[in-house]
Amino acid sequence: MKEKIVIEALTKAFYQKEKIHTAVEDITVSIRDGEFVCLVGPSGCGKTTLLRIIAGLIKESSGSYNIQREKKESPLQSMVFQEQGVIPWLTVRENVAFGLKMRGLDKRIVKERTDRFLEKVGLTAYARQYPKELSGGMKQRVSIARAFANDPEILLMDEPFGALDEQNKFILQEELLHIWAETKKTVLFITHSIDEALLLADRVLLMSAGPGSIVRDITVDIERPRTMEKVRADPRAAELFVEIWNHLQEEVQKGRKGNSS
Ligand SMILES: Nc1ncnc2c1ncn2[C@@H]1O[C@H](COP(=O)(O)OP(=O)(O)OP(=O)(O)O)[C@@H](O)[C@H]1O
Repeated sequence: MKEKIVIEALTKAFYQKEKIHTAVEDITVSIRDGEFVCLVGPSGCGKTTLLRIIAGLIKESSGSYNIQREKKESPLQSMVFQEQGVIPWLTVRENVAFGLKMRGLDKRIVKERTDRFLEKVGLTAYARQYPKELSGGMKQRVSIARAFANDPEILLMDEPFGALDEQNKFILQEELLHIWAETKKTVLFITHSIDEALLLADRVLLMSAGPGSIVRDITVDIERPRTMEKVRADPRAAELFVEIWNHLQEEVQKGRKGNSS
């Protein structure tokens, strides 16, 4: 499968008063077209920084990244955040259609795509409601529908289910897996949850304590389609859990020592 995102020697340093703080350091990795990749690492190791660089929201200090473009008319990337991803004064339908309208697409196409993704996330009946009338899980569904409806080259997700209760999280994770399997999008997804990474990912990139670099590239060789019950019962998942957990613990300890010195 061809490469979709190629990151080479990417480094980001923030300048704070007279101090320089390196958030991510020398990251080199390639992500293939259609792959679902989870970034896992200790708090503050630079996951969001890396995602924001690839989203074009902040500029790298050195190194480079490239997103392979296939369709001239599609946006390069869409991002889904943990919260505040919806526009409060627009209805559910208008939120999902927002990016498509901004691109000046034909009304018929906007309607067809908006309807399709509203249906996929189970929000057709709520299309005329405003975000304040929705639960947290429903708002995240709106963000996910909008991101996929935009038909971007890649999807960037920063702990999109981090603020949800367990029940809602499981439902949305499985919905996301269905949409991903249908659309074959390339996804880069940040999570703190090893269970979430094992349910969703083809690969887990494990980051070191800050400055963050990629210390392990782990293939999640668990059969698809996956459900939480199947993954939980899979002995391979248990092995991978322990492997990731041990590395994460090591990195957290290193980070603590680094912070106290
Ligand atoms: N705009 C900024 N200016 C200065 N420092 C920043 C800025 N953004 C992030 N940092 C610093 O860079 C480091 C990495 O932050 P980042 O948010 O990328 O980590 P993270 O791995 O996503 O953290 P978490 O898992 O807790 O969300 C942190 O030490 C943070 O304080």
